[in-house]
Amino acid sequence: DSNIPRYSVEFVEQEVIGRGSFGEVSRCVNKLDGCVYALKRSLRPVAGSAAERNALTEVYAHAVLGMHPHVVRYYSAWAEDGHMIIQNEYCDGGSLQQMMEAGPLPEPELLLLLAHIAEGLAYIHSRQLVHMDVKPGNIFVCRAEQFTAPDSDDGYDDDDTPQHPQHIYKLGDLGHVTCVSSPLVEEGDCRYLPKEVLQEDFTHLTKADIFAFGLTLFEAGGGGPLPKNGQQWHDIRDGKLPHLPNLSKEFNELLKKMVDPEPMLRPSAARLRRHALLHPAGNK
Ligand SMILES: Cn1cc(CCO)c2c3c(c(-c4ccccc4Cl)cc21)C(=O)NC3=O
Repeated sequence: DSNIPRYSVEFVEQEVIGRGSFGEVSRCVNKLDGCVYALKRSLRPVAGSAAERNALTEVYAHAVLGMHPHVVRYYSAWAEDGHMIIQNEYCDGGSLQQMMEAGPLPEPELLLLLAHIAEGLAYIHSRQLVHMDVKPGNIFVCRAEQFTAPDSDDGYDDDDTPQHPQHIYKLGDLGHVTCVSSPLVEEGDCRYLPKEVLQEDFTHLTKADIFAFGLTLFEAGGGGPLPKNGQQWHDIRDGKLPHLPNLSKEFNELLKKMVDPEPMLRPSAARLRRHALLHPAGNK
C-alpha cells in the first residue's frame, strides 16, 4: 500500500457513476492533465484469494491489450489505504445497458455495435485472450464528436455522403479476461453464458465471447430480458432463439449462428467483421 492518498491528491471526484459488489466507479478529473477519467475503487482483495487473481488479471489484461479503439483504455492502477484503484478511459455516453433502457436499438445502430465490438473482440482474440463477460453492462459508449459542420449542407453534398457514426462502442471491464488456453475460467454473467462453458468445456473460449455477444445484440434489438436459468435458459442454448420481427431476416439469421449450440459453428470475430451485413455495397 502506498501511503500517499493518490486518489484524493491527484484527482477531483465529480460524480459516482456506478456502484456494485465490486466497489464504486466515479468520474474524476486529473488535476495535472485536466482530463476526465473513470476510476473504480474497490476493497483490496485478500492476498492469495481468487479476487486478487481477478484484480491482477484485469490489470495484466489492460497492460497487454494496450490501446485499441474498441477496448476501453487503461491508464494506471495502484493500492492505497486498503483499496485497489484502476484508472480507465471515461466513456461519456453511458453503457449499452443504460442505452437499452430507452428502448430497443434500430438495426442501423445494431450494425454499428456489431462492427465495433467485433473489432474489439477480434483484437482481444488475436492476442490469445478472451473477455468472458461480454454483456450490455460491460459495453461503454463514447459519443463521437460531430464530423460535419452543422451548416455543411451547402447544397453540394450528394445524397450518399457517408453518415458519420454518432456512437463509438467499446468493450470494458476486463475482470474476467483469461488466456484462450487457460483452465482458469472465472464465469461471467450466467444470462450470457454458453452451455459448454457451464459444463466446463473450455476448448473454444473465443466462441463463448461470440455467444455472449450474440445474446447482447439480441437483447439490444429488443429480445430481452434474458433468463438466468430454467427452461427458457436451456431453450436458447438449444438453438431456439425467438425471431425479432423488427429486424431483417439476415440479422435474425446471424444472431442464430452466433448462439449456435455447437461453438465451432459460431462465426469468429474476424468473420463477423467481414459479414455481408456490414458491407452492403459488396452485395450489389
Ligand atoms: C459503471 N460505469 C459507468 C461508466 C461510464 C459510462 O459512461 C464506466 C466506465 C468504466 C467502468 C469500469 C468497469 C470495470 C472496471 C473499471 C471501470 Cl472504471 C465502469 C463504468 C470504464 O472503464 N470506463 C467507463 O467509462
